[in-house]
Amino acid sequence: MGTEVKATRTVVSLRKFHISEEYGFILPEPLMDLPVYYKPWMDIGRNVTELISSHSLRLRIHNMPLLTTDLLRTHRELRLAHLTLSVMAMGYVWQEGEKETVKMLPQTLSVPFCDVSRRLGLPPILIHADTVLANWKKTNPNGPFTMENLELLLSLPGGQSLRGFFLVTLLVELAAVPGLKAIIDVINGVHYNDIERVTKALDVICQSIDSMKQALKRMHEYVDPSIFYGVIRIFLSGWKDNPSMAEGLVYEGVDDQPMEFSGGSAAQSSILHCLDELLGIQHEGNNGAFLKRMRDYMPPSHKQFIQEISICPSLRDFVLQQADERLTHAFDKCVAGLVDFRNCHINIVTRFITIPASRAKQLRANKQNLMEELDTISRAPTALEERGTGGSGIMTFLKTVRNETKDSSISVFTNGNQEPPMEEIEKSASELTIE
Ligand code: HEM
Repeated sequence: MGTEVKATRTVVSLRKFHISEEYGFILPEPLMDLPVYYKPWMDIGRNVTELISSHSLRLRIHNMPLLTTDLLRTHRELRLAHLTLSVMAMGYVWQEGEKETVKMLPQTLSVPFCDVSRRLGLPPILIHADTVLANWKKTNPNGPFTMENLELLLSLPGGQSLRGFFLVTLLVELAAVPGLKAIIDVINGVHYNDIERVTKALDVICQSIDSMKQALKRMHEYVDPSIFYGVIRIFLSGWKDNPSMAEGLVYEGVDDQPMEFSGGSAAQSSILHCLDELLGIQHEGNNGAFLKRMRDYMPPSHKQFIQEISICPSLRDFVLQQADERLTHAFDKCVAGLVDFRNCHINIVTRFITIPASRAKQLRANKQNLMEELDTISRAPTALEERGTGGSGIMTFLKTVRNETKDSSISVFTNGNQEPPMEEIEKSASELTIE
């Protein structure tokens, strides 16, 4: 069989899993509006931030008509409906902060929200696929996919920092697209025993992981840690493993029993799950269970794609069997790149959560809350000091996941960790004092 034939035949394709060649997991050109019948939703959804700050969102949702979801026909309509209903739900629950939460979501919201969620195969809570993947538009439709030319469709409190948080995450997803396409090449290359093809595809994946890391670092430029910690975070948090909503939430008119769902987290982004499965990186115990559970918060076809990668013949075994120097090097560079990405992410979490949490604790202890920035931090929910919005116990979880990534390396690759050692960062965070 000639190599040309080998190069064009594929055993797995992106299209089958509703993944775009241009945008990857990002929803291409999300709709900006729903049919006019849904104006009551859109009017509230577009003003959630203002309604929260005037403490009137709950009332508006109570007075909203109960609409049927029958007039929502297309996938993109359903995605915009899910995004709109989810920002309303987060605003409704957290409008008064962590102390005055609610036990029940009113049926004007819960019934259509559960309906739309069931049709999409998604949970009835705000997820990464809403706020990041389906929440963007280009200001100039013919312009580039850049921070300057992107806007959110719907927002939550947090102003420019919230915009930055969602859009930078969107850029990480975009940076992953070449890598995502190369995953297909790797799978096909392994299938046809084509070392050259697999090596080249791994090089592309490695570059793509590096671009994802560069995009991730832009979080520092666009997001203010005290706004993220003190204002934004609560609106992303859910009602599972969250002490301020220990009993979960009743969805009125759907079920009398409370339901529990994790909040929005980029742990629900499919790309890292794909890379882990491809590179044979295994996450054990509670961490593995948490990450697996996060797959239930992804669009079903994206979850199926991850599943498909996991049942393909093992790339790691292929690399070991071939014992080819360039191939092994390309594989290990991908693993090291992923360790780098995770280190960079841990640094971000330290700056955006660990350090502000430590400041907030000190503030409460010293009862100092005069300065505006510190005041913002001290309003942050105490229940989330040690936990991520997805509900995980943050640092132990992230470090274990990072270490498990390292374990997949074939020839212990030492150049991967170029970020400052974590212990140093954490020490400086814990030593912070309020001036
Ligand atoms: C200010 C920015 C960010 C913060 C504070 C942050 C925080 C966190 C936290 C606390 C977790 C633990 C899980 C949970 O309970 O939610 C987590 C997990 C995770 N985050 Fe982020 N995150 C940020 C940005 C991002 C971005 C842009 C990505 C890229 C897609 C990302 C990807 C992940 C992944 C994949 C996990 C699962 C753990 C892993 O696979 O390493 N995060 N994040």
